[in-house]
Amino acid sequence: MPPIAMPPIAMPPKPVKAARGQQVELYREPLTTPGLVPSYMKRAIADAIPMIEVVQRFLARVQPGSGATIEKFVALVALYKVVWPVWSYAKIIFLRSFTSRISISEHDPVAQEIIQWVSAEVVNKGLLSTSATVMTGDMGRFGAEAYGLHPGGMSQLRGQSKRQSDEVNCIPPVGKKFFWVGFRPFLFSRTGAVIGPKSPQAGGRSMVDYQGTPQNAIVLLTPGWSLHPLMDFVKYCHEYRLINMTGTTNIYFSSSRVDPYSGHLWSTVVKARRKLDTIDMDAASKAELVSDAEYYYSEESKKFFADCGIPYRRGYLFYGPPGTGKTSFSAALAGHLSCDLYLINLATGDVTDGHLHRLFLALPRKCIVVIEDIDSCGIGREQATASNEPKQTRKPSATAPAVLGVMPNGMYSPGQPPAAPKRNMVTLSGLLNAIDGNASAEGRLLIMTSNNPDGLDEALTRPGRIDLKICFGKMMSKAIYDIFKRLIGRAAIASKQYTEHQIEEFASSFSEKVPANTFTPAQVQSFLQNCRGDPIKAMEGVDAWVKKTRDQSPEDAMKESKLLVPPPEVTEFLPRYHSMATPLERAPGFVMIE
Ligand SMILES: Nc1ncnc2c1ncn2[C@@H]1O[C@H](COP(=O)(O)OP(=O)(O)OP(=O)(O)O)[C@@H](O)[C@H]1O
Repeated sequence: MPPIAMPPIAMPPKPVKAARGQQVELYREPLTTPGLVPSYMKRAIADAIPMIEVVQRFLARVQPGSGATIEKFVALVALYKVVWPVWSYAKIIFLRSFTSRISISEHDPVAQEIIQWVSAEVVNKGLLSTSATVMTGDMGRFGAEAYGLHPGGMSQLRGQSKRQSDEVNCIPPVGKKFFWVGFRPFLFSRTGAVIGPKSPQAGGRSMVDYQGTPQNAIVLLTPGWSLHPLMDFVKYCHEYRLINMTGTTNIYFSSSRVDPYSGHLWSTVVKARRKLDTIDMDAASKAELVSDAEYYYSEESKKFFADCGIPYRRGYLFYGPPGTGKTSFSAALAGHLSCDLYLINLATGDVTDGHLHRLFLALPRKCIVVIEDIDSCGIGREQATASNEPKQTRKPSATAPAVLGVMPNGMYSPGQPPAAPKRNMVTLSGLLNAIDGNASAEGRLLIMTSNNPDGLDEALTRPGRIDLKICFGKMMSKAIYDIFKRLIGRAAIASKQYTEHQIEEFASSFSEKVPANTFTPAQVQSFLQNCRGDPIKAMEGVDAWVKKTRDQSPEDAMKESKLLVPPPEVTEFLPRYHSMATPLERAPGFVMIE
C-alpha cells in the first residue's frame, strides 16, 4: 500500500538573531491565513494533545482531499483551550468578589445540620438528582445517625411511620448542589478530604484539623458581601433539626485520640430521646433540677450572667450508688432541653490534660457535658498538691479513702481497701482549667457524676463550679410503684389482658413487697425486664428475688457484676472500634473480632 501523503504543517521560521544596529524583518503571520488557525498554534496543539494527530490522520485517510474539517476541529479545540482558563479565572474572580462563603468541617455538628437539611429538602425532593449517597436498611440507619438524621429515615422525619428496613436515605454527594431558600440562591458543595499528592501537606487545598489531618468539608456560598444570609441559613438548619428531631438526642463520646475517619475528638451516636418521666427519682429534686436548667438557658438568665459579668456556666454534681440513674437523667435532661449530650470518661486512663482541654474547646455553646464517675478517675489530693493548684484545706472525711480506688469492674468498693488507681494523666489543675479556665467555652451545663462525693477535692466542687448537688438514691415506695407501672403495666394494658385498675393494684402490692431504700433502680429494672410484661410472673417471683438480692454478700454481688463486664476480647475491641476508618466498619452489628 503506498504511503499516505500527509498535508504539510507549516512551521514558523526560526527567529533571526540581529546584530546590533541591523534591521531585521520580523516574521508576521499573515492576517488572512488560508486556514482558520495559525500554523504554529496547530503544531503546539498537536504536540500537547497527541490524540489530535491520530484524528487528523484518520480524517486525512477518510477525506484525503479535504482539509477543512480538521481545520475546524483544531480551531474549536484551540478556542476551548484559550477560553476555558479565562472563563475559570473569571468565575473565580466573580465568586470571590461578589459572593460570601463559609467552609465547615463535615464532622462539625453545624455541618451535619446543614447536610441534613440539604438531604431532606434538596436531595430527597429533587426531581433531577442523578447522584447521591443512598443508604438503605441498617447501613441507611447508621448513615442517617451519623448525619444526625432520625434512625427511621427521612419519611419519619416528616412525621410518617414506615418500617425502618424500608427506608432509603440520600445525602448530598461529594460535589455541588444549587438551591433557593426564598428568593436567595445558595450553592452547597461537599468536598472530600484530599489525601495523596494533592493533600494539604503537599500543598493541596483541603480543610485540616489541628493535627493537619485532611477533613471532609462543606462549603456554602451565596451572592452578596454580607455573611448574614449564611448565618441565618445555618440557624434555620439548626431550628429545622430541633423541630424535626424531637424523638432523638445526639450523644457524643470523648475519644482518647483523633478519629481518623472524622478527624474529630468526639464520636457520635443518635439515641431515641429519653423522657424525663421515665426516670424514677425524688420528685422535688427532679423538679428543682429541671426548672434550674430551664432557667439557665432562658434569655433572662443569659442577660443576668452578662449584666453581672459572671461567666455563663452552670455545674451540677449527681452522686449516689451505681445504677441510680445519674447518666440516664443527664441524657433525659439533654433531650428535654433540646441540646446534645457530651460524655467524658476520665477513668479510661489515657486522657491527658491537653486532650481534655481540646475536648472542651470543641464543645458547642449550648450542650450538656457529663464527666462520669469523677471519683474513680484517680484525681486525688496528691495530684492536686503536685500540680500548680494551691493546697486545699480539705476536711478529711470519715467515709472517704485517701485515694479513691476502682475495682476491676470500675465500681468503688466502700468496705475494702481501694485497688490501685488507674494510671491517670489528668491532673486536678488540668481538669479545673478545662472546665472553667479562661479559654474554656461558655454556655455549657456541666454535670459530674460520682459514686462517692466525699472523696472529691473541694476545689472541684466549690460553688461556681458545682451549683447544685443532687443525691440519686435507692428506690422509695412511690418510685417502685411507678417503675412497675411503666415496665410491666404498659405492655400488660396494651395486650388487653389487664385493666389499668388491675395494674394499679399489682403495682401497690409490688411496692409493698419490695423494701424501700434497699435496691437501686437498675436492680429493680433488671428484675422487671425479665418478667417480660407479665404482672403475675413479677408478683410470683418478687419475694424470692428480694431475699436473694438483699442477702447477697458484697462478694457475690461483685461476682455477679463481673459477669456483666464484657469479656476481654470485647474490651480490647472497643478502642479499635473507635479508630475504625469507615462508617461501614462501624455500622451496628458489624463486629470484627480477630
Ligand atoms: N432512677 C432511675 N429511673 C429509671 N431507670 C433507672 C434509674 N436509675 C437507673 N436506671 C436504669 O438503670 C440503668 C443504669 O442507669 P445509669 O447508667 O443512668 O446509672 P448511673 O447512676 O449513671 O450508674 P453509674 O454510676 O454506674 O454510671 C439504665 O438502664 C437506667 O435505665
